[in-house]
Amino acid sequence: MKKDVKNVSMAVIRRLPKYHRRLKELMDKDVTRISSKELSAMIGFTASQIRQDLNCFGGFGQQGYGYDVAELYGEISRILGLTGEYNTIIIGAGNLGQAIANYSNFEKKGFHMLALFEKNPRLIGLQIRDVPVLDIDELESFCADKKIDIGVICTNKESAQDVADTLIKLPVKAIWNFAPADIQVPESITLENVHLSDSLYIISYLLKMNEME
Ligand SMILES: NC(=O)c1ccc[n+]([C@@H]2O[C@H](COP(=O)([O-])OP(=O)(O)OC[C@H]3O[C@@H](n4cnc5c(N)ncnc54)[C@H](O)[C@@H]3O)[C@@H](O)[C@H]2O)c1
Repeated sequence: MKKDVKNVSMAVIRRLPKYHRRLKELMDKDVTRISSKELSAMIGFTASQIRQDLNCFGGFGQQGYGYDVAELYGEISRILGLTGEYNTIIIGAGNLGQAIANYSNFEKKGFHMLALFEKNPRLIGLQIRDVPVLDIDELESFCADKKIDIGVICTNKESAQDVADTLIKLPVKAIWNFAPADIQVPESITLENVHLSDSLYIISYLLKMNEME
């Protein structure tokens, strides 16, 4: 990393996963270099936006050459922390909790799904891929000798704050919250809310706008 990334705006950081995804596609097609103009056509950001974004980290391109795809992919992986390993637990082994545990790509990226925790006795004891569903009462003892980086909340909305408070006490470093609840966490805890319905409602809005045209 060539510059201090601490002061980079979250707007830029939130665009990085898209660069990362597209660069992986290029590597899979054995493309070795790309100009900001070509990246722009692929990604939909302007070439100047792309140059500005990547300059926040010291700039990786060379005039007249463009970007080395593998190098840029590696740098963005590093900036995003995707070269690390993260112990992850999921609370709530319903539809969504099971789907996340089943998604083996997270594992490949270093997010190790250690266990799901559930209160429903009918789900406790299941194995999702190779991730066990344990009794929520075992949470503390299970985590006692482990460092847990990320706690994923996949419970119903009503339980979300209590679950977050329990995760904070464990402690976890970050919470990935899927429940449609505005949970409160101390500043020391990284919180990322994913509200799938927000994204769906944008589709609904765009469909409505298209119909009006
Ligand atoms: N499934 C989706 O596609 C989807 C989409 C958008 C949002 N969400 C949100 O994600 C969350 C999970 O959705 P779902 O479809 O998996 O629900 P679900 O009802 O299938 O699963 C929730 C699970 O959490 C468990 N649970 C509740 N409180 C608990 C606690 N204190 N400790 C341990 N386990 C507990 C329940 O027993 C249940 O098995 C919900 O808040 C939902 O609104 C889900």
